[in-house]
Amino acid sequence: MATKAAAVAKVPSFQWLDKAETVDTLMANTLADIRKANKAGANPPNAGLFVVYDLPDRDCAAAASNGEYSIANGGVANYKAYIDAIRAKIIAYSDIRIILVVEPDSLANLVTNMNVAKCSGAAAAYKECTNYALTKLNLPNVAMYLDAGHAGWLGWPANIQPAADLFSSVYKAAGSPAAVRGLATNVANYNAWNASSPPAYTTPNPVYDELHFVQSFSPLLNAAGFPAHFITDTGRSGKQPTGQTEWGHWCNAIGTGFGARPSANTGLEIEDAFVWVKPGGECDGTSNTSATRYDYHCGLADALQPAPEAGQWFQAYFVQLLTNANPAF
Ligand SMILES: O=[N+]([O-])c1ccc(O[C@@H]2O[C@H](CO)[C@@H](O[C@@H]3O[C@H](CO)[C@@H](O[C@@H]4O[C@H](CO)[C@@H](O)[C@H](O)[C@H]4O)[C@H](O)[C@H]3O)[C@H](O)[C@H]2O)cc1
Ligand SMILES: [Mg+2]
Repeated sequence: MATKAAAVAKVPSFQWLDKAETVDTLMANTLADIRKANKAGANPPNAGLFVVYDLPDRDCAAAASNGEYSIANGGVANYKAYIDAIRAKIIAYSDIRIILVVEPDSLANLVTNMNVAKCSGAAAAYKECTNYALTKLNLPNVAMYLDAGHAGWLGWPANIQPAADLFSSVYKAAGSPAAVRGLATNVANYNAWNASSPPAYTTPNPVYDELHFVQSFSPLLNAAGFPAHFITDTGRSGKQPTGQTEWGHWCNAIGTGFGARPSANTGLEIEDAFVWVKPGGECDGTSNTSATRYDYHCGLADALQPAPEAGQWFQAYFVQLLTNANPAF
């Protein structure tokens, strides 16, 4: 198991800039390491993989991943300073290709959760901050993918057109930035790329995996002026069906495994790559009911427990993913 675990460490996954302080630590250190490796002849050259994830009133429909900034307390200005810091790093490392996933869950929540007060209250700030990110990070060595939830979220017939409308309007409002390559799907979720048959919990959604999602989503986005390509998180999709009792149970789902390794060989022109965005083994949220950020989804029967705070290392979950890995390590 130890050698298998070590093998997992060699699989590239995204680093989450989930606090402003990570720009001068995690991001700076990684970019310095990449430059050193590339100067030493790494071929192909290494690239930087980061998640921009610090919106004020973050994770508005849940509790587990609430962030450091609040709209009521200068959060929009703080967020812009965070983006400025990321921009400066990217310019300082203009020799390195950088892939960014922008703000998991945020716009998806504006499609389906405007009935949640915290989400409707955050909508204007989310759009202002996202516009700032897309315009300021529109740099020649960057490819950005806006987070677009997953098949079980925006893929429902009732959601997919409103989603296409929102994402296209955000893209065009930012001036259709050249660095915005498209959308990231299934981030921190568990859906198959190409399920052999629809898992029971996906019924009656005809869009039951990420392949159906991107193929349904693409023409709607093109028609609305957003020629999006896609990347899909396969970091936790290796075991299908998962142990989820309901599709919407997103927290530390049992019965999951590491999935398809990152690759640009997807077999579909609009699908740029399979990627590991959520690092398997990093927790989705605490199961401690007395914690400030406790979310009931992390206490459900199909959520592995006990679980630490979101983003913390969750060893038992890592072992579950490794045991169920497909392809196996
Ligand atoms: O039978 N029907 O015909 C029918 C029609 C429509 C139905 O309604 C749909 O039901 C879906 C659930 O099946 C809902 O999808 C869930 O929405 C949640 C947010 O509200 C997401 O949670 C986020 O997940 C992120 C990680 O992915 C976390 O990082 C984040 O913290 C966390 O908040 C879940 O993934 C996602 O699965 C849809 O909104 C809803 O519109 C349902 C049935
Ligand atoms: Mg989350």
